[in-house]
Amino acid sequence: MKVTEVLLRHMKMRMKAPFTTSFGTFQDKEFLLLEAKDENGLSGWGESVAFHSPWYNEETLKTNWHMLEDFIIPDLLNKEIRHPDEVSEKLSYIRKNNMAKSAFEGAVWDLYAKQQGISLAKALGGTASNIEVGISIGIQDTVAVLLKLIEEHVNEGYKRIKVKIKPGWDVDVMREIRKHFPDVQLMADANSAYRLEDIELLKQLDEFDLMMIEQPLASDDIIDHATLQRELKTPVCLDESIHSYEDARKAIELGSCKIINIKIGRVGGLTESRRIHDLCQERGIPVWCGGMLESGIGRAHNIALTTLSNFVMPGDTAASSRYWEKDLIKPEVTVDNGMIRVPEKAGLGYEPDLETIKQFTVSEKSYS
Ligand SMILES: O=C(O)CCC(=O)C1=CC=C[C@@H](O)[C@@H]1C(=O)O
Ligand SMILES: [Mg+2]
Repeated sequence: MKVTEVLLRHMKMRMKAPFTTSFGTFQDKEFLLLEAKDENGLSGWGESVAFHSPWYNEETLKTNWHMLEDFIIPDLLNKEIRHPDEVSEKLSYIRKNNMAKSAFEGAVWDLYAKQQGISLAKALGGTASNIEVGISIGIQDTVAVLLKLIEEHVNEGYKRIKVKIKPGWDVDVMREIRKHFPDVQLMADANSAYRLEDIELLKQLDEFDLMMIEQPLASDDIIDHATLQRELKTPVCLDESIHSYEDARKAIELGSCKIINIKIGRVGGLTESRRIHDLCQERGIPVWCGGMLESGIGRAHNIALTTLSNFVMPGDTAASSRYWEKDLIKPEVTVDNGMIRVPEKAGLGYEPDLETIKQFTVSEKSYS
């Protein structure tokens, strides 16, 4: 196949509520959409999950635009691509910049699946027809507000609750949650807010029977996490530390975690996500799909990936309506009793809603 035109769109969408983590709060989500067209006018869609500011990792919307415009698009436009797996191979000379690579690669995967007339899930080798999902709740002003939100989401049927923690908003908060929701599948995400010296505090979390603690220590660490995992009963899950198959292999060999959160953008695309998935399956490490507050396009990619057989824990991919007044796809992603039905139509299985996309487009540029 050949991509003969690429459309890059800078999007800005307001979330229904601000999202707060250990590193800050935001409500306006700015991101890139990438549409890749082939010679027959078919379009594949990808989303860059890089945020406006470099607080989750070093990538931003602008660095992604630069990488795409100056390297990735010129490298791949009008070139023969035999299979989407070739995209990451061809881009492997570019160090990191995984979210930028992933935006292009995701669009090529969607295009490929459409050309084959099969769903993206099937193109990836996924088999599940329904996937279990959980919800991720940011840091709130008060514990009472948090408890109320948890109650709402438990009543909606979400299969697990993830809450963000940071120093000063951790052990006491988890204790309160457990008191009110003794049986809910519960986990905490620290987004690297702690250091190994906090080990005694982190050990106190063992008391709450958490499914896992996500990324407690530095975003570039796998050594201290191994030390911590040896001391904790609670499984450690790595998010920010894993950018590739090789990172995953090393973390598993060191014993740095017992679970891995796979985010497609963070690891450079669906091909690398599947390689990490397969490795984890071989090594007995369960995985789940992390969210980046995506629009429907990125959400659809997450859903397809989650159909692979070692995605045995509920992911972060909640319903469109949890984030947006109006999402960019038709139909929107809906969650029924904590489950998403995987679409069977070709490609992503959701139609990009061009009118709504236009409404939230700040600027766009075409490359051909
Ligand atoms: O609902 C989602 O899409 C997941 C939200 C979420 O937990 C995260 C989004 C973005 C950055 C992080 O704070 C984070 C995570 O670390 O998993
Ligand atoms: Mg995380």
